[in-house]
Amino acid sequence: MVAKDGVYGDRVALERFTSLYLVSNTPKGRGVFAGRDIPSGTIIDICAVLVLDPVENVEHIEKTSLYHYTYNWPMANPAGKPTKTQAVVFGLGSMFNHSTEDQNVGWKRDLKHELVTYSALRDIREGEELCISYGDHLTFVDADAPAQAGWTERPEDVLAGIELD
Ligand SMILES: C[S@@+](CC[C@H](N)C(=O)[O-])C[C@H]1O[C@@H](n2cnc3c(N)ncnc32)[C@H](O)[C@@H]1O
Repeated sequence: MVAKDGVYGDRVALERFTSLYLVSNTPKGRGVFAGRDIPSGTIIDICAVLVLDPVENVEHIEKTSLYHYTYNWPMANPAGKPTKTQAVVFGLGSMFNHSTEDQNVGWKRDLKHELVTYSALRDIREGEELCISYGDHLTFVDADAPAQAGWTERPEDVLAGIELD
C-alpha cells in the first residue's frame, strides 16, 4: 500500500527529536533525558494513543498499573454529550516524568487523529531530564518535592489527572 494525497490522504507527519536517552535508575524510575541541546519549540515526539472504552477503563484498566500511564481523554458519549475516558499513549509519551516547578516539555492532544504532540517549552540543555506536568493531583510522592508531613494518596487522581489546558 502507498499512502499519497487522495489515497489514505488524512496523513499526519510524524516527528521525533533524535538525540534522547532513557535512564532507568532515576528517583522517579525511568526517565527521558536530552542527548544534546534542544531549542525551545522543538517537537520532541508525536505519539499515537489508544483511547480506552470508558467502561473497560473503569472495570479493568483503573485496577492495573497501566492506569498510572494513562492520560485524561475527552470524548463524546453515545448521546453526543462530552465525557471523559483515559488513553494509553504509545512511545515516549508514557516515559516522561512529572515536574511541578520545572516542566520543560508541553503536550497537546489531537483528538481527531488520536495523537499527542510533545514540544520543548524552553531551551533544554544536554543532560537535562525532559519533564511534563501531570497536574495538581499526584498519586505518588514527588521526588523533587521536600518531604511533606501528612501526604495522602488519592487513587482517583493519577497521571490521568494531567491537565492540558
Ligand atoms: C508515566 S510513568 C513515567 C515513567 C516511569 N518513571 C517509569 O519508570 O515507567 C508515571 C510514573 O512515574 C513516576 N513518577 C513520575 N514523575 C515523578 C515524580 N516527580 N516523582 C516521583 N515519581 C514520579 C510515578 O511512579 C508515576 O506513577
